[in-house]
Amino acid sequence: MTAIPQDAALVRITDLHKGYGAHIKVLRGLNIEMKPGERVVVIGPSGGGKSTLLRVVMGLEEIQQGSVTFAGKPYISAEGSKTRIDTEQRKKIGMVFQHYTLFPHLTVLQNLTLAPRKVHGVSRSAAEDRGRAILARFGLDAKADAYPSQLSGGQKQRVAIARALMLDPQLMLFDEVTSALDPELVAEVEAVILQLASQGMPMMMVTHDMWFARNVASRVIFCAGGVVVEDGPPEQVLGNPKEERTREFIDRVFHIKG
Ligand SMILES: Nc1ncnc2c1ncn2[C@@H]1O[C@H](COP(=O)(O)OP(=O)(O)OP(=O)(O)O)[C@@H](O)[C@H]1O
Repeated sequence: MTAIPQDAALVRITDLHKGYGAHIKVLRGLNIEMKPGERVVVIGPSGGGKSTLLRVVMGLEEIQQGSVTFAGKPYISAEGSKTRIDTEQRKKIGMVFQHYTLFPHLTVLQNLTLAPRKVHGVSRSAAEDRGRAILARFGLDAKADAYPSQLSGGQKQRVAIARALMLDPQLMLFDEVTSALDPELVAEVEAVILQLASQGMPMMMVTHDMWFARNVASRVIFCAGGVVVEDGPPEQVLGNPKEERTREFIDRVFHIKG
């Protein structure tokens, strides 16, 4: 991993405007600066653009205005009607989605080693060694030769996280990765993310699980109306844990128009 000076921004989002088509405006001049080592949880009303924000940072979306730098270098910018994305920068970012995106016809180990081998030219044995090491860290060593259909939802999501780590990302993006899971499977996925957090992995995530947000975040950003409305440590933005499910909190999170 290339060292980034502690005072430099890992991600700097400036005046980001993003919509879909001519009429749907989602992000309307959003600014965020994320430092290395920060763990940012983005919360806000449904439809407010949280997933869109993560997808922009992953370089998956066109933007209409603004720019994103990564590790101090230009990464994404709107130039006229075009969006310029530095695909080398994008390779340093890993993303896990709500619905696991594993290839069903490949084993767990093959899912992990595909991109390192085909995109980065890593040898099969080096990729497999790394894959097995990451699987072991996540308690999945026995599943290396299983197919996705033979795994539980929680195991699939842990494999998806393991796969994203294969490329040694400098930032991980998690978009509601536990939302599609049965409640009893949520903890094992959250435990893996907490493990990464404890090892200093910078992350930006969207979650509706306020207990998890409080435990994983170093910073919580509340977005509504396409801009940042509140930004601070979890206890400041989420309030006192005993009071978080008060009417006021629920109104803020779910009833502000996005
Ligand atoms: N591909 C798309 N085409 C058109 N509209 C879209 C597209 N993706 C998202 N939208 C719209 O953009 C808005 C923001 O969606 P987004 O998924 O980013 O919100 P969110 O804050 O993550 O919501 P939730 O908390 O419900 O997941 C919504 O109105 C959504 O319908």
